[in-house]
Amino acid sequence: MAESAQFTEGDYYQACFDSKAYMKNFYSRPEGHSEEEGYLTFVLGCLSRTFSTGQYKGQRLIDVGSGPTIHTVISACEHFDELVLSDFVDRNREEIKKWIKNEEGCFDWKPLIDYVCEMDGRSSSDVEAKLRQRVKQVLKCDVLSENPFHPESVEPADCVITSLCLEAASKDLQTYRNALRRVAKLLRPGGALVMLGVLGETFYCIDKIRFSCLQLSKADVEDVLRNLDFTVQEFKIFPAQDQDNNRVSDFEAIFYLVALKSTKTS
Ligand SMILES: C[S@@+](CC[C@H](N)C(=O)[O-])C[C@H]1O[C@@H](n2cnc3c(N)ncnc32)[C@H](O)[C@@H]1O
Repeated sequence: MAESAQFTEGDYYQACFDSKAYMKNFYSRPEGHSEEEGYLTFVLGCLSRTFSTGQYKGQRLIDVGSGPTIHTVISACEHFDELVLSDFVDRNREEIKKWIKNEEGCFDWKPLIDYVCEMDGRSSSDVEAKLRQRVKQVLKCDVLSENPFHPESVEPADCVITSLCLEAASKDLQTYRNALRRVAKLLRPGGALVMLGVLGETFYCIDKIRFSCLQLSKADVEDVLRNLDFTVQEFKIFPAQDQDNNRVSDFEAIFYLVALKSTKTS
């Protein structure tokens, strides 16, 4: 694989990541992007099933690399008092804050919230209010830095979610290992990691702007988790439905996993 000097990193994200176009293209409807049919309903369904068990709950949940999005915490928000969202790009964090304050021009998450609430058997207006009330912080985050939330520090969380971030941030497998090790440190011993990612992907696009992605296999992800002493509870794979007609990315499959941090590590 071309492990390139041109892998798109922080400065490129800060300059080129179009938050509004990203939400419009990928999150306007529960089905997601028309060229990635089925991906988003798979993800929302997995999150709904995981959190509706009631097994994963606690004081604090951290989402690492949220982008401008809140969809990963719709099902979870019922079960945690405090949600911390985060991203590298200033504009992304501003979009989330705008939505929390319900400011004019903020993105409309209602179609996705309605869809999830239908699955979860909850009222969408209650969930929307709860989400806005429970997101307590939207932090600058850099998974390539030893303390990702520097200069802030956050108490260890009961659950950490990360979606499509680590493979976008990591130019090679060693960088990915280190990033996941830092994410693991944000969890309390015994806490749950919920991770969504792509297998075999080398790029994704927002409109015409291209972003790099570390090409991962299922074995790579399992190996990194094993070395960090996680116990994988579930590992689901959703294969790309129509790879030949997908011009916005080249993923072979999406994965969704839940893994528990060892109770013996800190
Ligand atoms: C493909 S988007 C995923 C956004 C969202 N989590 C989702 O599931 O749609 C990748 C995100 O990773 C963020 N990112 C890239 N490099 C990062 C880094 N070093 N630390 C933290 N986030 C980073 C980008 O700003 C972007 O929001």
